[in-house]
Amino acid sequence: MPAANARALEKAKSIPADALIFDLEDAVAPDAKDTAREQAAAAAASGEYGQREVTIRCNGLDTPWGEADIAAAAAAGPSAIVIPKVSGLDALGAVADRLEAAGAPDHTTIWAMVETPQAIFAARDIAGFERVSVLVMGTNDLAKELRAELVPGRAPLYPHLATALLAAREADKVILDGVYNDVRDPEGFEVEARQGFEMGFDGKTLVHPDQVEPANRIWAPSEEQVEHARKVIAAFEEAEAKGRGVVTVDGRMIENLHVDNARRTLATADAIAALG
Ligand SMILES: CC(C)(COP(=O)(O)OP(=O)(O)OC[C@H]1O[C@@H](n2cnc3c(N)ncnc32)[C@H](O)[C@@H]1OP(=O)(O)O)[C@@H](O)C(=O)NCCC(=O)NCCSC(=O)C[C@H](O)C(=O)O
Ligand SMILES: [Mg+2]
Repeated sequence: MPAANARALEKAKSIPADALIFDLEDAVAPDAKDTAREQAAAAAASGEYGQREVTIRCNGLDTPWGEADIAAAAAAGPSAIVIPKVSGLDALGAVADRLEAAGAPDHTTIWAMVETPQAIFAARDIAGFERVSVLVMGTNDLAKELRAELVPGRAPLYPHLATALLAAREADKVILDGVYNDVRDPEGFEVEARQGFEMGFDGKTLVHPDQVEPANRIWAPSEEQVEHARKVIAAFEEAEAKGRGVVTVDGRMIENLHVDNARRTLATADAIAALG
């Protein structure tokens, strides 16, 4: 949400999102950058956002605002600072140096936006950078850079989404899908969010409160999925006790890798339940 928008910062305290990004970059006009920085830092330091992870998206270090943004964000100590248009290791090193120099707490990680051709080619380096905890797809900028169209199904972006996913999984990092711009098109949002879920993204970045409920629903395991996961684990454990490594549940083959998936489903459901 634009950090210049005090109403949105207030409203975020009651939005059931897992994480919040207070934006200082593209959603904030040049004249409002200073106000946005002050409001974002105050909000991040306020402790008023409950269990939501609070992050601040800073302007790049190649802009007139980047240095001041990172210094203010580091002092506020959010969960992460989000860095737009990351090009590779040099850019991340420069940000990490500033965070250290400003005395940012260790818990403040970097969320790296993957939204340029350079970032796609450097995806493995970016995902492997120690302080990076999350990759965030910037599909608007990526489409702009590629001169691609943002079309239903996202065929022009699909290979690049998949490349970034591979890099995130190799490095065991979280990766979030890009935003859906048409805030008055719930059906289109649902289709795109489901595509991101099926591809393996860990979540989706959102631009409007109305997008939160469908995203939470799509990423949360359903009751049937939780029930099935329990069944898979129980059946496999029973089979293992009899010295077997494979079993069928509802006619489908189950091996230990499926049990890993089932355990992840239960862990996700437990984590959601713990949010209350
Ligand atoms: C897209 C919007 C400009 C639409 O605004 P608006 O028409 O005013 O929305 P509504 O009237 O439907 O709003 C209803 C209420 O919800 C609040 N609201 C709206 N959006 C947000 C939000 N993002 N966070 C919190 N609260 C929000 C309104 O204040 C209304 O509240 P109330 O007064 O109680 O009725 C607007 O939604 C918006 O600005 N969205 C975020 C834009 C943004 O942050 N852009 C940057 C991120 S996108 C990105 O990063 C792209 C990436 O880099 C890439 O390259 O792809
Ligand atoms: Mg962008």
